Amino acid sequence: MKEPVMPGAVPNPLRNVLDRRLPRIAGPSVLVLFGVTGDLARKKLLPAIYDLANRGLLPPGFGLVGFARRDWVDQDFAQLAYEAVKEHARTPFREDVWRQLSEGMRFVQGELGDDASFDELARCVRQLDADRGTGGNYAFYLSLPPKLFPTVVKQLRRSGLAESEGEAWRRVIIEKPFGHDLESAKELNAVVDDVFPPQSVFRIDHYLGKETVQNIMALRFANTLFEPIWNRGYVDHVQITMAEDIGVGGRAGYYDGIGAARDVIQNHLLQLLALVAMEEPISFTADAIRAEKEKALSAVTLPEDLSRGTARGQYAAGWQGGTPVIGYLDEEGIPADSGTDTYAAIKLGVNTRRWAGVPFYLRTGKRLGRRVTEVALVFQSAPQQVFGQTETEELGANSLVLRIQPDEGVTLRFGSKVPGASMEVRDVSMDFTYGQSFTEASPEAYERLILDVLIGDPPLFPRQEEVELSWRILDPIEEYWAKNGRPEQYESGTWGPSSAHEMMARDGRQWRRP
Ligand SMILES: NC(=O)C1=CN([C@@H]2O[C@H](COP(=O)(O)OP(=O)(O)OC[C@H]3O[C@@H](n4cnc5c(N)ncnc54)[C@H](OP(=O)(O)O)[C@@H]3O)[C@@H](O)[C@H]2O)C=CC1
Ligand SMILES: O=C1O[C@H](COP(=O)(O)O)[C@@H](O)[C@H](O)[C@H]1O
Repeated sequence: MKEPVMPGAVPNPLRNVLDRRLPRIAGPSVLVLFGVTGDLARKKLLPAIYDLANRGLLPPGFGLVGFARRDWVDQDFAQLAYEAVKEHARTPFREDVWRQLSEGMRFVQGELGDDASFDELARCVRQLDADRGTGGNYAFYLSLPPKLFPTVVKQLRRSGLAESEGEAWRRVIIEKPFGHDLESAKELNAVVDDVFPPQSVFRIDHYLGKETVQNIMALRFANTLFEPIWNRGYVDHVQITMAEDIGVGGRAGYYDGIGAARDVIQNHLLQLLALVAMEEPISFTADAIRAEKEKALSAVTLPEDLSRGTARGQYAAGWQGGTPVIGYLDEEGIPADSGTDTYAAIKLGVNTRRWAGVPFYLRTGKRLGRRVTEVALVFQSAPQQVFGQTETEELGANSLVLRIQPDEGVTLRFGSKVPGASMEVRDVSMDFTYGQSFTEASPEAYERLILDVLIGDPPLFPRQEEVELSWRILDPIEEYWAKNGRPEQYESGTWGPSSAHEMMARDGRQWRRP
C-alpha cells in the first residue's frame, strides 16, 4: 500500500536512504532445509543461519527443520549443525545464541519421493510452529541435486505445506542450476509456477549476495566519476574472471555432465555481465533492477564463429601451492572418459548503443593458478603515446578492476611518471580495499540472501526471465561443444588451456594476470 502524502508536503529525498539503513530483522518463521547433510548446508547455510542469529537478525522463536535420508534423530542434526557452525561461522561462538537456536531445531528422516516422509515433515513443521509461535510462516530451502527439485515442489503441494492461511506466507528457495538448458528450465518453472506464486519463489544465485557484486551498482550509479566513461567511447573490452584453485572435490556426482559453463557462466558470470552492461534502473525495486538486467541479457550476442570465440578445457595433474594434485579424470566418481569441461572461456558482445563493438570476455575454471573473481574494464589506449617508453601490463591501457574476491575492493590502474631524470611512464594502482575503508564486516553471501528471503525482499534474486535469457546464450555454445570433440587438457595450477590464450591473441589482447 502507498503511504498517504499530506497535501503540500515536500517529499524527503533521504527517506528511501534512511529506510535502507534501518536494521532488517526477520519475523517469526520456520526454515525447512532439504539436503541438510550436504556440502552447501554444512559449509554455508547452517553457519549463515547461526551468524544471523548471533547478529540478532532472527526472532527468538525461529524454527529450523533439517530433512535428509540418513537415519538420524534431532541430536545428530544438532551435532552436525554445531560442528558446521564451529568450523565455518563468521561470528564468534556464543553459548546463549547457540542454545536458543538449537532449541528450535528438528530433524526429519525421509525420502523425497515418499508421501509418508512428507506427511511426517508436515506434522513436525506444524508442531514446531505451534511450540515456537512462528505464525504459520514457512520457507523451504532446496539445497539438493537439481533433478530432485520438481519432486520436492510437488510433495510440498501434496502434503499441504505449500498452502498458507490468512496473513501467513510460504516461500521456496531454489538453488542453482535452475535447469540444465532452456527447455528443462522452462519445465522446472512450470512445476514451480503451478504451486507457488512468482513472489514466493526465490532463485538463489549466491554471487548476488556478495557485497562486492552489489557494489557494482553503487559504484556505477551513486557516483558521477565512472558513468561518463562506462561505454564504447572509452572501454576497449571487459574481462570477467572467476578462477578457482580447488578441484571438483567430493562433488563429482553433481559436477560431471554439468561442467564449468553450466555451473557458473550461466548464472554467476552472466549476472556479473548484466550488472556491468545494464542501464540505470529507474528505482532500486526488484522489478526495475530485474528489467534492466533482462534488457542487457537480451542484447547479448554470440561470436560468429564459435570455434574462434570460445575455448574449453579439463584439468590434468599438476601442482597447486607446492603440492602435486591429480587430474579431473582421476578424481573419485568421475568416469575415466568424461568429456566434462572444468574450464570455459567465451567472447560475447552486447548489442546496445552503450556497448556495440566492445567484447566481453568471460572465463572460469577449476584448478587454476589461484582463487580470484574480478571484473576488469580495460580502457582504450591514449590516442598517442608522447612518452617514449610505457611498461604496462595491458599494453598501455588503463583499467578499472572490481575485485569481487578475495581481497575485496576496487583498483584503478593508470600510467605515472617514474621518479628520476628520464620521462618514463609505468603503470601504478590506486586501491580501495573494504577492510581498510570500512569497520563494518561484510556478511557472507548466504547470510544476506537467507535474511532477504525471510523478510520477503526480492531484488537480489533473479527471476525466471533472466534464467531463460541466460540459457538462450549458453545453449548454442554447449551444443557446439557437444558436437566438436573433447575439452583440451590443461595442467593444474596454470591459467587454463592454450586455446583460451589463443582466442585472446587473435583479437590482439591478453587475459589479465590476476
Ligand atoms: N556445494 C557448493 O559449493 C554449492 C552448491 N550449490 C547447489 O546446492 C545444491 C546442493 O549442493 P551440495 O550440498 O553440494 O550437494 P551434496 O551432494 O553435498 O548434498 C545433497 C543433499 O541432498 C540430500 N539428498 C540427495 N538425494 C536425496 C533424496 N533422494 N532424498 C532426500 N535427500 C536427498 C543428501 O542427503 P542424504 O545423502 O543424507 O540423504 C544431501 O544432504 C545443489 O543444487 C548445488 O548446485 C550451489 C552453490 C555452491
Ligand atoms: O556456485 C558455485 O560456486 C562455487 C564457488 O563459489 P565462491 O563463492 O567460493 O566463489 C563453485 O566452487 C561451485 O562449483 C559452484 O557450483
